[in-house]
Formats: sequence, C-alpha cells, structure tokens
Amino acid sequence: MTATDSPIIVASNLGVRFRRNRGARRSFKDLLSGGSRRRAPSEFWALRDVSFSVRAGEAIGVVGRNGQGKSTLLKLVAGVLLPDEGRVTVNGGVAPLIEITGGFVGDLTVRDNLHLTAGLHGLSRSEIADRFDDIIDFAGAADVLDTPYKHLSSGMQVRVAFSLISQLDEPVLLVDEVLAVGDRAFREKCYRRIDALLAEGKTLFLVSHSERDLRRFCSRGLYLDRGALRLDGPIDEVLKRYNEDHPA
Ligand SMILES: Nc1ncnc2c1ncn2[C@@H]1O[C@H](COP(=O)(O)OP(=O)(O)OP(=O)(O)O)[C@@H](O)[C@H]1O
Repeated sequence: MTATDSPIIVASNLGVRFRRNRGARRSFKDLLSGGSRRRAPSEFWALRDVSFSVRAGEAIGVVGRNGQGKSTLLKLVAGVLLPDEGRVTVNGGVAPLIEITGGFVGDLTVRDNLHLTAGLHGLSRSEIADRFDDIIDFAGAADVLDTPYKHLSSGMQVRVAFSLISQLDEPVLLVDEVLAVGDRAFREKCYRRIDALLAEGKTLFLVSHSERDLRRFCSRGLYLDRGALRLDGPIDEVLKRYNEDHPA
C-alpha cells in the first residue's frame, strides 16, 4: 500500500460547544419556571468552523495558547468526543495518547489494561502475547505489571500508555502534551520511536508547546486561536505567525 493523495482524515466545519460553568446547576426554581432559560448563557464554542484534510503519512503539529481547542480537536479525531457541528471522518483506526490515563481503566492492573486496550484496537490474543514483553520492556514496567494503573506515578502511567499506543497497528497516532511528563531519557526513547513510526508511513498529530519538537517531527501545522483555525500551512510559517501573535 502506498501513501496516495486520497485523504486519511477529513474534518469539515467542526464545532464543539461546552458549558463554561459545569458545576452551576439550574436551580429547582429555574426548572419550575419553564423553558425560559433553555440555553445557558455560559455556553461557548471550544472549536468552530474547523476544516482540514490530511494525507496518509503527514505529520501535523497543533499549536495555540492554553485553552484554544487543541486537545478538543484531538479528541474529535480520536472519536472520544462527538462534534456538535460538522463531522470528521478517519479512514482507519486511531491510536490516541491524549490524556494522562491514555484511556486506561484506573482500577485494572497494568497487565489487564494492556490486554483490554490492545484488544479494543484489534490485536488478537497471539499478537498481544508476541508484543507483550516488548511493551513492558520499553516502558520499564516489569515491576508494576500487577499494580492497579491508578497507583502508578504519572510518569509511569505515560510510559505504559505510550509504549502500548506505539505498538498498535493503527495508521494514525495522536500524541498530546503528555510526553512532557516523562523524564528526559524516556522522552528521547519516545522520540526515536515516533521517528520510526513516521518512517513506516504513519500519520501523526502532535500537540506541543515545544518548537523544537514541532520542527523535529512535523512538516505542517494547524494553529488554533479561540477555537478557530487561524492558519493551516507549513510548520515554519505556522510557528512564525504564532510567535508574531504571541511574542514571549
Ligand atoms: N469537558 C469540558 N467541559 C467544559 N469545558 C471544557 C471541557 N473540555 C475543555 N473545555 C474548555 O474548552 C476550551 C478548549 O480546551 P482544550 O483542552 O481543547 O484546550 P487546549 O488548547 O488543548 O489547551 P492546553 O494547551 O491548556 O492543553 C478551554 O476553555 C477548556 O476549558
């Protein structure tokens, strides 16, 4: 199979609306007073009108200040969040490392989580068995195999999650800033693995505040600002615009 011009990801007019103050419940009186406050005034668009398409094998850096919609965009691509407007289609599976838990179940052991998540991503029992030792080895997690995932340090959680995610056969890899939690030696190891996955032709979405990392891996950038896609272009141009808009 070769990388063709047909897109692997198409996002059209994506919009996601959140409620700013989720803790503030409508009071009982509000409910009794009828439908006069149907839409809470605190709703806002975390993303709006975001459209782009991605060819297989592209490496895309997502940039923007805190809270501008980067993680929300990755969650839409991963399919763990549904858009309120528009749609995103992905031709193939997605291996997401988008939250510190990596989607793992806190009460299950590391061993059970690896089986569960690998199975959900389509690996057979024998494929999991073949890769199991490598996954544990890469993470340095031999001593915590039977520990509930929630009892691991946050660094170890990321090690286990990245190690597994990078051993799946999914064509799209999503990496949010979580790698920053790992120590330097582990981060370098992850970076070498990302290089190898890109060389195999995988498609990468990387959210990062590190210009160095973005330049190292990505050829193209998406710059999000207040939920809008401000610029989609070569990573150099995107970083230049971002730095002009927000000088250090
Ligand atoms: N489940 C949610 N409910 C309400 N608001 C949310 C929810 N998730 C995210 N938000 C809000 O949506 C906006 C976009 O959040 P998002 O996490 O996508 O930003 P980000 O660009 O990834 O930020 P950062 O660089 O800090 O990680 C923020 O204002 C955030 O507070």
